Amino acid sequence: MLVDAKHIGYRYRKDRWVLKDVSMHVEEGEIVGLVGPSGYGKTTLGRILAGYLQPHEGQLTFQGKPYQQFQGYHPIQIVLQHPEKAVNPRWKMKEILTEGWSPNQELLTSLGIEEEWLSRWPNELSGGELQRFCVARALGPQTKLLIADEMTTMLDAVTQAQIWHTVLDIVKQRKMGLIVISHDKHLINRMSTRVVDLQKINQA
Ligand SMILES: Nc1ncnc2c1ncn2[C@@H]1O[C@H](COP(=O)(O)OP(=O)(O)OP(=O)(O)O)[C@@H](O)[C@H]1O
Repeated sequence: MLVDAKHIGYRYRKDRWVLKDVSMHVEEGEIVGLVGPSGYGKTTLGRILAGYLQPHEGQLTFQGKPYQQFQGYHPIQIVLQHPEKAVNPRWKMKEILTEGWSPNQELLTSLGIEEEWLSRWPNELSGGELQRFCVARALGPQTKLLIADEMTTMLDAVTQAQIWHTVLDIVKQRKMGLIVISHDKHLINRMSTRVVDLQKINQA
């Protein structure tokens, strides 16, 4: 078992639970679609599973061990909808790309990242170009679980297809886990080996 979350509860405000008694797991090689209406806590759960938010209730294990402060490269990576919020605007793209590991040329080519973009600042790239960097950055060899939270929602169809093609190839090759958070039913049905509907399992 890659990740096992049991009886998770989370609230941003004292008087209102956003997640209550939510349990879900991801096995190696599984592609789990995480769906539910807006506001049901998909992004919040994604951030908890990634280890970026601490739940108020429940337990989380990664490969059978309780979540602890992960040292060094984080084995669970999350890619969000808005890449411009996920990069340091004061760093050039080469620095951003190599923050956690050094992606090889094969990966850059597969994601359509052009050499010339590496010397630019983030605000000199389009959303689609920037998102390719965020995806490359998240696919280090030590990544065991990737959480794609509306990862390609803002992008054109060609860019979406190119990014998903690369991601799915790597996920399958390495038998990684993948969580796809999306409102796009077509995408979810096409990719997922299993679907978790937060509307059904969230008791908040
Ligand atoms: N930082 C925050 N502070 C306070 N409330 C928040 C915060 N982030 C999210 N919420 C609230 O928590 C609830 C769940 O939000 P979340 O973004 O996890 O849902 P979601 O299912 O991902 O929604 P969407 O499909 O619209 O992205 C919402 O009611 C939202 O307003």
